[in-house]
Amino acid sequence: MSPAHAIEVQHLHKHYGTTRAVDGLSFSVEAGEVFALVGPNGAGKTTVVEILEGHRRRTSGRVDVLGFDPATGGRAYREQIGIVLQEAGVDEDFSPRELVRLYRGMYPRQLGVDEVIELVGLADKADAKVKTLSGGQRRRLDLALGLVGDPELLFLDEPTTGFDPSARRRAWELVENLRGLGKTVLLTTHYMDEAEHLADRVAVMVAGRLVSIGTPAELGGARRSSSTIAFRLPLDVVVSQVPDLGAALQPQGGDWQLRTTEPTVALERLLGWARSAGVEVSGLTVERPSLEDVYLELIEEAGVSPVEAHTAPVGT
Ligand SMILES: Nc1ncnc2c1ncn2[C@@H]1O[C@H](COP(=O)(O)OP(=O)(O)OP(=O)(O)O)[C@@H](O)[C@H]1O
Repeated sequence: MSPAHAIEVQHLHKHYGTTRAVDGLSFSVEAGEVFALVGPNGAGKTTVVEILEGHRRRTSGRVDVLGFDPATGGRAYREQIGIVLQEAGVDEDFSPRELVRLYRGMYPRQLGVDEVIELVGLADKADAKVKTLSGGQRRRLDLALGLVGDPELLFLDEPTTGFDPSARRRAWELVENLRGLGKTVLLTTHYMDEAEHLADRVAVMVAGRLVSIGTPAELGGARRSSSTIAFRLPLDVVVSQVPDLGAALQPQGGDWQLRTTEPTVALERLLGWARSAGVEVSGLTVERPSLEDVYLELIEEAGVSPVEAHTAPVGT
């Protein structure tokens, strides 16, 4: 019997003294869903994930993961989940094949050693000592160790931090493969393009609370964030000649740019004016807000400056 939700969290609190690291969090994750938890440093993501993994005790609230309370689920629970930490810390004198075999012995349900090594793209390093692997190859080994027990639910903590672009793409393909296998994935990441690419839904956490949750498109749509319109005009055109496009214009030489929540209106006015005035508009582009734009807007509203967002802890 599988539970309706893979993860269900209700009114979760975790306090460290006067610090409310998690401050009344409620959300659920469907079975088979890839779910991303994002937020600035110190938002409480690790605390939530560790409570879900059964590695940290909650102060209060209800948590159900795969039908278990992680705090009391013990070994039976841990056998159902896979955990991929940022730094797993394995014995460097072993090879990936040896380590995968070793970890595999701890689980009742298992994937094949070669199958896992193949899945993470480590076949050509399977027998090399871990100390000779690159950073990206080590992360793939971490992933292999999280997968070998054939978990229903996989926790991925910043899975591509420090990866080069092609390794990132491969890691993304791997997560997509896991989705194809029907696994549930809870992912934390600081890369909004990663959340946008991989996640069915994204939860944005700031200072222990959820400030938004939804599909990447829903987060963008709900915000009415600004699109950016860019175009080129002949060098002799000055601002006073251009009609009101409903937003401030920022010309730089012949390059013009504006940000607006009503791109259609601005485009109609711009092109209508250009046609009647006989002015050539070239290099026209309209960019919708990325998840990163929406994220920065959300956390700024929640009181974190965009500069702090990636680098400094949130005050309590
Ligand atoms: N063991 C602890 N004792 C006291 N305070 C803690 C402890 N662990 C975390 N905190 C505090 O709880 C808050 C949330 O921390 P947490 O590590 O969960 O954030 P995070 O969102 O994972 O951050 P990051 O993106 O930097 O990993 C922070 O204010 C942190 O200082």
